[in-house]
Amino acid sequence: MTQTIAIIGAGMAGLSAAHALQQAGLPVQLFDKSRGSGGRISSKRSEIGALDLGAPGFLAQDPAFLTALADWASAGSCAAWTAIDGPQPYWVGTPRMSAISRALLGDLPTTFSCRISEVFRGERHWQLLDTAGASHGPFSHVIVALPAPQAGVLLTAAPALAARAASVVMEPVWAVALGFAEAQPGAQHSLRFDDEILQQATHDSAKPGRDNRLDSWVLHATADWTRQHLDLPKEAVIDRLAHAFAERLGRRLPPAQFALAHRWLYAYPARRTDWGALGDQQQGLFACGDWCLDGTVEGAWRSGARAAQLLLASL
Ligand SMILES: Cc1cc2nc3c(=O)[nH]c(=O)nc-3n(C[C@H](O)[C@H](O)[C@H](O)COP(=O)(O)OP(=O)(O)OC[C@H]3O[C@@H](n4cnc5c(N)ncnc54)[C@H](O)[C@@H]3O)c2cc1C
Ligand SMILES: NC(=O)C1=CN([C@@H]2O[C@H](COP(=O)(O)OP(=O)(O)OC[C@H]3O[C@@H](n4cnc5c(N)ncnc54)[C@H](OP(=O)(O)O)[C@@H]3O)[C@@H](O)[C@H]2O)CC=C1
Repeated sequence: MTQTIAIIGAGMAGLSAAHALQQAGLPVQLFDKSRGSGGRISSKRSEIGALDLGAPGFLAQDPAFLTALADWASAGSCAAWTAIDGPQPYWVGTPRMSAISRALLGDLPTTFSCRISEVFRGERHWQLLDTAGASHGPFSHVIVALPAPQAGVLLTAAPALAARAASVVMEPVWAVALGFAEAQPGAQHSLRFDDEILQQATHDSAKPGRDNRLDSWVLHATADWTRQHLDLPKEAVIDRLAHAFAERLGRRLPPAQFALAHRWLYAYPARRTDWGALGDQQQGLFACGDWCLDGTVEGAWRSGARAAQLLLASL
């Protein structure tokens, strides 16, 4: 019998799986360690407005994902950022990236601020334990939708799945948000660099639907530089990236009125895979996430949908 299905992680992959299972009429319960949904497409609330410190936007080509995007766009939760040139539209959440996750979340039952530390199977059902010592369950199935290194430790009941997750290397990225009193003249809205320190700079406050108090930019360091500076104090990271940004623009920047740094230990997988999602169908334990495909927002959504498909096929 199918009881409630536990989904650990309310990022794009977990939400996509939850949505697909709910559509199929199955009860789900999501858990996430943070205060809201989105994971790497969440947005940081700050005194100058919401800031997209993770994925600044994304491309889409999968027909099913494009259909979902069209629905979210008609509900006002995302839009193509038309100021960005390219052969395909560049999608962003509106009025912030996390709005896409909110659109997917809908009324799905979710327990936030709950970090799951153990997933174990009794005679017939699954139970979860969280870091506060509370137990959750029983569940008929569990989907683990976390970055690979965090997923691995929750997959020990299925050693083959745990080994796959453990084989994935995920790259770290330092992100820095800067807020200026005035717009930076002449800078394009999205800049990519072939550089040792800076990977990209995005004009966050210029995205559609933003209402930030300052002209804000989000800078992403390269994975190599981040790895070498993982424990640098945040103030020093801000200084180094702001300085690199000014150098790449070829001019002195006015003093930032606002700055914050955020470290992503697991920003994206070093290599793409074609796993789709992983499943131990007999036990009812599944894993999904961007690392099961190409390390993108679209890949995470497709991986979650694939995990739901594997689970449904096992019933
Ligand atoms: C700096 C940066 C730049 C990026 N740029 C792009 C880009 O340009 N284009 C693109 O397509 N993609 C980009 N990405 C990648 C994209 O954001 C991810 O591929 C996608 O969002 C991953 O979704 P996910 O659901 O697999 O994982 P996540 O979003 O990481 O979701 C996992 C969720 O699990 C929760 N969690 C973790 N551990 C636990 C636990 N023990 N218990 C409960 N909850 C837990 C987390 O809070 C999180 O909400 C970027 C990412 C970063 C960080
Ligand atoms: N992969 C990594 O290396 C890594 C992942 N992390 C996960 O990434 C996100 C973001 O982390 P953060 O520390 O910014 O989490 P928050 O809890 O601050 O924000 C997440 C969403 O929660 C909502 N939110 C924000 N502030 C509040 C609040 N005061 N009260 C209620 N809700 C809040 C907000 O969602 P909405 O915009 O309202 O929809 C945020 O988007 C997170 O999943 C981490 O677990 C972190 C570090 C490294």
